[in-house]
Amino acid sequence: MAVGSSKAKQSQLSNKRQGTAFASLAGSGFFDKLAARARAIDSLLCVGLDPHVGQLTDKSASGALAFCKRLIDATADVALAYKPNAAFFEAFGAEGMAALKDYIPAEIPIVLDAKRGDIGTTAQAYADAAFTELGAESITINAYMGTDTVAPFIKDPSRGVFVLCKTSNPSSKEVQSLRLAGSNLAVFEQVAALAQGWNTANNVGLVVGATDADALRRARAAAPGLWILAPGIGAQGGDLDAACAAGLDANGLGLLVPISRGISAAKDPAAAAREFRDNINKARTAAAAASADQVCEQAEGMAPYQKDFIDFALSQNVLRFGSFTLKSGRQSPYFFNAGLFSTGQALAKLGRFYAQAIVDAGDKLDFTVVFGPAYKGIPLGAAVAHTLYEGHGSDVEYTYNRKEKKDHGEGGLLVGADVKGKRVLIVDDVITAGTAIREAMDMLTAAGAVPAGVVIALDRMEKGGGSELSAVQQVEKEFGIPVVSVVCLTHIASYLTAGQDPALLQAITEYRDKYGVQA
Ligand SMILES: O=c1ccn([C@@H]2O[C@H](COP(=O)(O)O)[C@@H](O)[C@H]2O)c(=O)[nH]1
Repeated sequence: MAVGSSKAKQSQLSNKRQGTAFASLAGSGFFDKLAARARAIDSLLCVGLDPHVGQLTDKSASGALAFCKRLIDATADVALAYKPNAAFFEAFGAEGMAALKDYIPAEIPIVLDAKRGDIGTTAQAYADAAFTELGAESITINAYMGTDTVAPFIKDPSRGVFVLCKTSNPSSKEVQSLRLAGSNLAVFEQVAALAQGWNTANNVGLVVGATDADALRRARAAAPGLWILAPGIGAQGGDLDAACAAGLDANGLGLLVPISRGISAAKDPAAAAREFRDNINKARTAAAAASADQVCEQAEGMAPYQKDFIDFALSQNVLRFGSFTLKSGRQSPYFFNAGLFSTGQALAKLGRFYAQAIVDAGDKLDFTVVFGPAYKGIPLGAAVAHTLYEGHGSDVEYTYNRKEKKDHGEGGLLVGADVKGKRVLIVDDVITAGTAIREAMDMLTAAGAVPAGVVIALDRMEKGGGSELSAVQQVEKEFGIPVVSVVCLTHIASYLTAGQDPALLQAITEYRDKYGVQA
């Protein structure tokens, strides 16, 4: 049974919303609309539209529609989005949703909670039904059948897709939290990482229950750039403060908090929605303050050798402050050129800084061979191996590569220790696009080595290559190995704070705000 009007009228109505909301999205997609409204009304509250039969006085399709309309009237000023759950509408006949959708003001994004998923051809029919027939702007899907079943939903960059990752129900851990073989990662983290990869058109988000803050934190780490729909606050008892601290993105956004019964069953739904909106905002403020404190602690806790390294890099002109145009076109307030270390003393010191960073990393770096990729890595690798022996009594092997293959004498690209079957640490200066590290990985794996990690001088901690991840994070994710740096941008900012240069610190802060990644 249809809620509201005839099919012909409904399709006119759904076009009406498309003609308003979607036209205003020209050149941008669902998540742009979501972020813009979140900023405009300062709210991350998503009001769930779940007409439970038990809550309806008129237990019919029109009763369900009237119930939702009352909720919309009461909450439209504080609702970042509405989330009708398909189940409650399908219970009265599939067409009910279109009438509801038309009632929601066009500027308010809608998440159709349908959790669809099937083999590709059927998934395409589901996508057509939701996006074309119903005109939904975004949908929740079940991606546990794999990439080919997700593809039909993410074809249209203007529609948002929330991928079920770690659901809020108690039994979700039975499958979703299982560890992958030979890895510390859980199944849901693999889904989060896949979803981050599917997000090439900024149209993919995740569903992670607010009932499991640890899972939220881990999903956020695996997918730093995705919006997360986090159900479970209110009737399911999720902890709002913990969920915000764990799930917000680096900009204090990225978390959409849906609440259904907590609002609809309240005596005064308008007041309840306002209170939830305010409590979410308080939790956002607290989370931002806590993360600022954490950064300060990290910075204040900078080891003496890290401060010495920055002093030393400045003294050698390797680290400079000013205005520099990077290869990426970014205007950076600082520049680091390790090629300017050029004396025996500098090399000896560098060896000590790198070796200290390696020792500090402890069990994280487990290797028996140091590899210095040509060219800048060659002296660095040799200096590190030398210092590990002289300064720390650890006699590791070392090797490096030549860029051209020799056709006489010792063949092959690698020179030095045989790396076959051994755990190898790559030593380099900085990772910009990650190309040198990828080449090194190819060479090492072709030679039968096991890459064990990378150590570099500076981690710039900025987004790269069209990704929300830094080059360092991309290498860590792509190869599943740790990258350790002597210092990172946080240390440089901390060094500047201590040095009291407010203008420079401000420039670095602005640069980080614009291009920085989450630590
Ligand atoms: O993991 C999930 C995924 C979806 N949901 C849906 O969200 C709402 C929650 O309702 P409340 O009344 O706020 O508890 C409901 O539509 C669920 O189907 C979820 O709870 N958990």
